[in-house]
Amino acid sequence: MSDRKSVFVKICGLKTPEDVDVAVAAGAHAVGFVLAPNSPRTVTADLARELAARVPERVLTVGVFRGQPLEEVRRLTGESGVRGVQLHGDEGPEYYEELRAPGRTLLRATAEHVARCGEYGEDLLLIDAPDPGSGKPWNWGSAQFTAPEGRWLLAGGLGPDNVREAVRATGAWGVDVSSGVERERGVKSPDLIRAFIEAATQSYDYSE
Ligand SMILES: O=C(O)c1ccccc1NCC(=O)[C@H](O)[C@H](O)COP(=O)(O)O
Repeated sequence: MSDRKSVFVKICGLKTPEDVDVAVAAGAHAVGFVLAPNSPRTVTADLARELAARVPERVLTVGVFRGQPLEEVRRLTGESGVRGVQLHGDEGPEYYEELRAPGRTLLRATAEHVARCGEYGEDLLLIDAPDPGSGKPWNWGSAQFTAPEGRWLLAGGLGPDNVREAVRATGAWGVDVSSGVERERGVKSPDLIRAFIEAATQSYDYSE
């Protein structure tokens, strides 16, 4: 039996103070702000800074990037004040090395389903669908998927109704969600955020 009390839960794509407050109050371990362009969830560095400032120290704030130049990621990370950097591009280990800084958590998102934790120097691995933030699930339940050892987050098409089953099936250390807690694309639902966190954190039942 695992000695974990709960899975790590990250709520991604937050854009309003109300949604940040709901996620934090409901027990999220991390909140994500999309600093990649051209998404219905994209926020400016100024807005991300405002949102991140509401978040207590115990909750990790994460900037989400996709295929952006290193200087842009550095600048937006600095301007927004987020403590975590999540990369969805095809950056190599050198890129992670360049971004490493004291107190910063690096997350590597990949749709490669044979990935190993820490392979690129990241602190957390995120195994996601090929189209991040689309709400489309991938076949995490199939025999072809072998879960990595260590701290990794499962993402892609999760929601309050399937997160518990997904964690049990994969043994994921944590989960990440965006579309599954929205009432329409890019617009979060406080009720779904609460329901997701409740379901995710009940994924391990010690009486079994
Ligand atoms: O959310 C976006 O629009 C986005 C844009 C560019 C890079 C990443 C993006 N999202 C990443 C996430 O929200 C999560 O890491 C994850 O993919 C959740 O996806 P889902 O719950 O399936 O929407």
